[in-house]
Amino acid sequence: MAGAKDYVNSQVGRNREQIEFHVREILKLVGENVEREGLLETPARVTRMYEEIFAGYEVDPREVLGVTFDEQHEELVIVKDIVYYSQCEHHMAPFFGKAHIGYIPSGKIAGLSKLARLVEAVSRRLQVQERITSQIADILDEVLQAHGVMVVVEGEHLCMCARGVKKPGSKTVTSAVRGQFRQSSALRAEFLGLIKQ
Ligand SMILES: Nc1nc2c(ncn2[C@@H]2O[C@H](COP(=O)(O)OP(=O)(O)OP(=O)(O)O)[C@@H](O)[C@H]2O)c(=O)[nH]1
Ligand SMILES: [Zn+2]
Repeated sequence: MAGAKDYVNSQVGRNREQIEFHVREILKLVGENVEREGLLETPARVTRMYEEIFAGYEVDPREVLGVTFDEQHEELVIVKDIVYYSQCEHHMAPFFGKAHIGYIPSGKIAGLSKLARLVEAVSRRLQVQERITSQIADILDEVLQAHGVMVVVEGEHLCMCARGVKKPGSKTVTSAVRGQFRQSSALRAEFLGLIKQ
């Protein structure tokens, strides 16, 4: 059984007692018996889960790209199929999928893992898919001063599958382009071709 020691020094960890209290209250309000065995640990489990799925609040996404390298590779760099999990800010329901990032460096390259860390930092919080997409593009553009950035994010939203309009399998695709990608349809086509391979 997990205890307070499992928490890191996060907003959720610091507020764990209050979060557990409110989860327990919600369970009561939806008609559950919070004393039954299966639910005894649920408020603590939910709180620990929140610490993971809201871990992005602990990170400044710009700082994730703090380490860069000087390199004269002024050609397309792509990291694709970066899996992300996020929470829709309208329903607090999960949405998840893959992010594909491409950029053309202008003398500064990012460590490849830092691109995945950037995706984690912006997705592990309450979000909409459009904002995840544009935040990744804007932060890369700003920190790397790249010649161009293109980001495509694919997502499946449980708020559209499990409830509401109930359309499981529907996919949302969002894109953001900055710099040279705005001007060049050939560059956009190259990026799209490479992420489909
Ligand atoms: N644009 C956008 N919309 C989202 C995202 N995640 C969820 N939504 C939508 O947010 C909208 C919220 O609409 P509301 O009418 O306020 O809420 P609702 O009555 O629960 O809507 P329904 O889902 O249609 O039942 C819904 O259309 C969701 O599909 C997202 O990442 N981007
Ligand atoms: Zn939703």
